[in-house]
Amino acid sequence: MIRLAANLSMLFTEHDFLDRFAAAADAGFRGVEYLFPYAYSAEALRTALDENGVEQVLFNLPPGDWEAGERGLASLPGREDEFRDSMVEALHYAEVLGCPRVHAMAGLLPQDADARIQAEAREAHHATYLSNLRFAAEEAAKAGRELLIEPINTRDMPGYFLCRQDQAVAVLESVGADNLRLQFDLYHCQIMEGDLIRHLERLLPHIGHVQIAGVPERHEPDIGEVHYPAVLERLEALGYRGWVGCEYRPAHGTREGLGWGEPHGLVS
Ligand SMILES: O=C(O)C(=O)[C@H](O)CO
Ligand SMILES: [Mg+2]
Repeated sequence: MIRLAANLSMLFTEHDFLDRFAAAADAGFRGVEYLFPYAYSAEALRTALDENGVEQVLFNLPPGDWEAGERGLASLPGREDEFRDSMVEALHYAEVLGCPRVHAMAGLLPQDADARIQAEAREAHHATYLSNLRFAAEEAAKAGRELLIEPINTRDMPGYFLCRQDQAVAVLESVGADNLRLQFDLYHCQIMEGDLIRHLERLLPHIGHVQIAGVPERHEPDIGEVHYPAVLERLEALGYRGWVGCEYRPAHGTREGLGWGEPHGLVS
């Protein structure tokens, strides 16, 4: 059985954030994820989870200055202390929320026309990324949590440091921590590389979480070029027992667009 989690940063935005937990539960979701919990106390979010009988399945570490365009700290040279502090804060929330996994966003490469400068920057980002992930994975392991990394497509996030699946696997293997896993977002993989079912088959041992959305508009999974029934059927046949995060922007109303999820227990 595919377990679907509602991404409350994108779904049910017709409601105030804390009311989205009830809306998700009422629509048949048993798990929720969202980008960042930090605007709320961990206790307030725990209450929202408990009152609505849903599990917290994922959230992100603090990403730096999101409003200023930052998209994560993990690979940024010179920001190591801030990254370490962000991991401590994320693990506090994970403890209170009972969340088994957190995602460390990699951050953006400097956009410089000079190829040599770009190459030097990528090298420095890579070294920082490995060092930060080694630290963060160790801290997560002490807390009994998983740490995830996610390749993100460079159309939505130009300059994002981690953007391909083979790059992510090389990082996972370099760090070598059992609890450092792949956040496999099929939307990003389709845009950057395609070949989704073969990627699923090859990457399965590394996958700690899956996310889905229609391509190219990032609407419901049944809108666009990906035939998700076949992909989800293969995912289940491969024995994946984790969560599948519904990380998409509804084309119209959230509830009206849930028909695609009815075979998996959702109610439109
Ligand atoms: O962008 C995505 O797909 C994600 O899952 C990140 O966590 C947030 O940008
Ligand atoms: Mg994602």
